[in-house]
Amino acid sequence: MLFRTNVAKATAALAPILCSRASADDNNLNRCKLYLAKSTIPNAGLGVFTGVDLSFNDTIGYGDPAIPIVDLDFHNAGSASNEDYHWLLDEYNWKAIAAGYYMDLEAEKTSAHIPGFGATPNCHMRLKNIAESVNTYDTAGITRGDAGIGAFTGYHNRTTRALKDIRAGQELYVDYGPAWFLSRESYMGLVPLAKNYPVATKFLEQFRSNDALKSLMFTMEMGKPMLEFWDLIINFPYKSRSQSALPKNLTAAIKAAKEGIYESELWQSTRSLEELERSGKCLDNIRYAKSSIPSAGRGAFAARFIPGKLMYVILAVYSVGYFNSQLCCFVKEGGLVAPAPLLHVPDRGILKMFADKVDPRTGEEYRDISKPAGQQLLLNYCFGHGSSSMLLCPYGHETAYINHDSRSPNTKIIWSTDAMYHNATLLEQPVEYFDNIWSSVVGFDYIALRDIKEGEEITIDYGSEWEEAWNEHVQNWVPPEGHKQFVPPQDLNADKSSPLRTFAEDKTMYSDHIDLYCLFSSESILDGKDEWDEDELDANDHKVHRILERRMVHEEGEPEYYVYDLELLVPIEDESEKMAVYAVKNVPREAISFYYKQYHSDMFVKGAFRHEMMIPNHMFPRAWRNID
Ligand SMILES: C[S@@+](CC[C@H](N)C(=O)[O-])C[C@H]1O[C@@H](n2cnc3c(N)ncnc32)[C@H](O)[C@@H]1O
Repeated sequence: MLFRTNVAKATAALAPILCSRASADDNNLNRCKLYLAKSTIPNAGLGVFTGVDLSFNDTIGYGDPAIPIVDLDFHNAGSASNEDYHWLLDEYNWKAIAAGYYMDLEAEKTSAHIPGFGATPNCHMRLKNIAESVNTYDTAGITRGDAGIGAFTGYHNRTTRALKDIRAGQELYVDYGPAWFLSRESYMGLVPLAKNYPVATKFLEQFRSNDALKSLMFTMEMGKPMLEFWDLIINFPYKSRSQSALPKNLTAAIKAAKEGIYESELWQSTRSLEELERSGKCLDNIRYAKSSIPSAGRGAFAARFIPGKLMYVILAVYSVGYFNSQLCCFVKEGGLVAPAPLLHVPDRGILKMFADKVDPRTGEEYRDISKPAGQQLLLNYCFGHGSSSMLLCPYGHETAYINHDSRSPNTKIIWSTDAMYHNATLLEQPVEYFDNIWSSVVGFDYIALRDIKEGEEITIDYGSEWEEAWNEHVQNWVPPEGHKQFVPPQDLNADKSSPLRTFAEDKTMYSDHIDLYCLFSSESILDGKDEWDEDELDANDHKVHRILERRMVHEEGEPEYYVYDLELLVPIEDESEKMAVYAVKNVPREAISFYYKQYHSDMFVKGAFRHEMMIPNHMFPRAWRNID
């Protein structure tokens, strides 16, 4: 009797757990479409795989942010590429121009940290099957009067599309461009470039057409002599990129000889869905949108139900005498919200920024290191700890969007248990050890603290230190002068119907923060052309010096529109710093865009909030505590 009552009680206690598992399963019918798993390229670490069939031009994932990093060499008085300071992000970052929306205008020298598709997929020149678009820019409705301005990146919505039909299970590859591999030959070896594949194909064709070899190949397929022969070819001491493009083993070589290198490589770059389910990590559980938290900008939201703590229950009921019965249950951590490989920055001082001053006595420019003038925006996207110089910057898909909530967070970070992107032994090494590591070696998992419904905002607790700093920032926030009248360039760009002000009407040409640009080709300038025509829409931008005139155009049966006479600033050949003024007539509004002047975008707003997210004390390694 007692036994039965206890079982009944235990079952009642379990009911909510079992129910939540059942509903989790129901919702999980909406299954993962994108995985992080071991790359099929030998020694390439992690790779990204599609969990569903994709058609040409399908969108993959939900769009990446881009975080500008400005004048890093200047602020560190050295060169990252010469390894004057340890900057692992160089291996993963993009030139600002690739981020789009004129990020290269942000500063003298800008690069872009693009977590997600900007950092996780590998490159395969032959099998490249995805490409990223460029970012758009806006501040999710946060204005210059808001304490949140400049504390998050405005660059977002960098979407990834399929370049061809892609089968479920295939690894996704982007094109880093040949320069990336050529400059890394010393440690990456001879990675094949696009032009090496036709050479390798030709070699295989000849191989196949040679009767003796053909019969050897097809009769002895896996036989020892053939294995040794292929080994000899692959390991031939005269190395070349074309040799590297050849199949690495005999099975693949036979397949390539029969079906072509492309098909054989495609086959080798595919993992089964069962394997991805078992050993991969789902990348598309979260997607970004405007945050529900005031001043926070954008946030990450659950794209599907994510279960909380998973409980594997073993009911062991036994009795000793009359009263002893026991329920044992094994609790597993919450469901995975997202994996996040980390980029280590052993010296956080690298993110400090210093003013560029001019010595009044000598007239020479110098870097004022008496005190930092600010910190890179990237700091807000990295994790740290008060007693360490180490920063860790995640590059998972959409994880950069996860905001802070200390009262009721639904997610937390843990050190990943997956050796694929987390080498736990490195938590015992001192910070200096990381100075010589040039790839991502540690990683977090973001895991659910409770069941998370589809559409719920994902939050973690950034720590009390962060929260105190944020509250203090909000209390002391003084909005920049003129913020109420300030119209940001993206709003000016969106409004194509209002007439633009001429120089006579507005001597500031909109504001001290904004520059105007006009599409007009350099060839037209060299030809001395002074009338704008539609072909110029495909041309490059030139800075507008002044808008001289505005005229309304009436064309029969068409809506009225304005055209403008402009002065453009064009570089003088062989005089890099100097510009000439060049006049162009009849420019339509669609050819004119507004962008922030250098060092005037939102992230440069004076006093913009900067603070890293904090790694909880209990998980921060003792060996990394190098600051008192
Ligand atoms: C890792 S980013 C999170 C994504 C960011 N919201 C965005 O739009 O890109 C961290 C920054 O988000 C903002 N943020 C996060 N949680 C916040 C909160 N609870 N209140 C205000 N701002 C928050 C702060 O600017 C913080 O430095």
